Amino acid sequence: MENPCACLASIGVESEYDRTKELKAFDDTKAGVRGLVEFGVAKVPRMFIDPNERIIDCCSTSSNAQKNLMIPVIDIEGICETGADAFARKETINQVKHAAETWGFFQVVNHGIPVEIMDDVLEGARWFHEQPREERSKFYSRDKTKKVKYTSNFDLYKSPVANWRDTFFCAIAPEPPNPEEMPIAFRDVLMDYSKYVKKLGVALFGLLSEALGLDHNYLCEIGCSEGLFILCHYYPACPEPELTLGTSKHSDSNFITILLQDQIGGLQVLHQNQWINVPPLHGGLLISNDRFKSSEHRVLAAHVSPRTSVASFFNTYSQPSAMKYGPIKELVSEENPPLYRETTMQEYLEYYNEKGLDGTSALLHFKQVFHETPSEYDRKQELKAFDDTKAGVRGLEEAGVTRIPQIFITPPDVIDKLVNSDDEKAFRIPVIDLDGINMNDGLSRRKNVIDQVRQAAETCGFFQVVNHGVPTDMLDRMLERVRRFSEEPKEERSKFYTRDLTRKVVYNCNFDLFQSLVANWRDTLSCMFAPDSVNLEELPQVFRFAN
Ligand SMILES: O=C(O)CCC(=O)C(=O)O
Ligand SMILES: [Fe+2]
Repeated sequence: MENPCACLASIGVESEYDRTKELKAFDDTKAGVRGLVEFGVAKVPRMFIDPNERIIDCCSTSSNAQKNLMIPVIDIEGICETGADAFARKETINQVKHAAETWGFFQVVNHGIPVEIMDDVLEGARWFHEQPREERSKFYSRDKTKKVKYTSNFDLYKSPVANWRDTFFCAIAPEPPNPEEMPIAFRDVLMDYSKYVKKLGVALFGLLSEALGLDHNYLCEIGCSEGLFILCHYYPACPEPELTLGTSKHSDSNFITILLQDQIGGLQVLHQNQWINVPPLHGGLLISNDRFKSSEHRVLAAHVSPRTSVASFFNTYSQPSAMKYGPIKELVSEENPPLYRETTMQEYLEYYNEKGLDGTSALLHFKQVFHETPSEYDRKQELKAFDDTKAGVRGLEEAGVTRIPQIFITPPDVIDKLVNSDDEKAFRIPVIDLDGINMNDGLSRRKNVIDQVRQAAETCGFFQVVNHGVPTDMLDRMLERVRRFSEEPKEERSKFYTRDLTRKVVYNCNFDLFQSLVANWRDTLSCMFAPDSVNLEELPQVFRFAN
């Protein structure tokens, strides 16, 4: 067998790096990340490295905050049995409500699944991934119709960075796979475990329904517990765990997940903008119109020993259905307007899978763009009407608008993220002095500047230059002219307003007005100067003369 690592040899040689080729070579091994480890890779291949993720920073979760913040643990012993004590039940439902509203993630104990069954399924999952590669690769597939399969990174070709993780997938409900499709040594224990998980899932949906103030059976009746698929993840020990993740930041695609993890640890939940470790136990999460959180979480790459987890996803998955899911009608009101639009499970999952785990929430895509009268709002029409004014955002200002039109409103999640970002503290944009780089005797100076540029480009991707040779008064004049143009009467500006990109001088508002999710509060004049420069007379008057 050819060493799979050989296919990944170009790593590090910047100009020769071909990501698609590397992904393909890796996928073709059909042996997963475990295969790389079996061959003794000492360095994490480039496809697994996320230059933007500050993993090391985030790993230092033993801060004060970590000590005070603990994932809620809820004891549900006997709560779901008939004849359970009504008071204790109410108490538990309150705990579930609080945990789901504040964390979206909680652990349950005394849930009725025998510990031996949990141990057996973890051991079975580990056995699957650790059997000889010839055996496990028989199951390797990306075929969406397969109920039983083994893959590494379901989103390998979609996501910006691959995870240090392999997965065995089994769709259990509504229709279980044929027993002969399953690995013999694992099949009984998996089916056994899934029966318990189903029962627990139904019980949790009951508690969650009541916690939302709905009838006990509500969530099950709308089909939330119909589909069940189980993912057995395996996180091989990683030689450089500070460079990659076991699972990228994401929120799950389904209604609730019951997660069983071994004792290695590494799972973290994003809570109040901090990564909080989830100590090994069991947990679940739920999506529901933001009333209950769908927490973002991730898994650090395992370092010394491999980690195994078994995630059971409840959804309506297998049969494409026209049934629409959206904010629960009983829970929306004038004060509590729907935050998401309706969608089918199929549309939602297609979007989720197509996007891959890229660090953003798939829910954003379904956020209701217009909160006030969603049924009457016609975004396309509003965009068109705005574009037809040919006066840009400045035109709105001139007309004295006091409320921002809906097309400019960013979904609250995005704004929150930007405001809460702590990146400013960590980064300072480098300032590079270009003085003297072209002098004949300036070789070492030049080399020094090149080093600074390289470092800035590698770490920040953004830098400022000073002593660059463009006179300061020219910069000032340029800014002043742009302002003058923008403040010309509407009739003057609109002569240049166009979306015809073959023109050399283009003035418009939002080049991507009809494509982007949200319009920006900005107008732009762009001029083409190379390879063929624009003619003077094509330029707006204010730019034609130097003085
Ligand atoms: O392995 C884990 O602990 C988490 C896996 C996970 O987040 C997922 O499958 O969605
Ligand atoms: Fe997850």
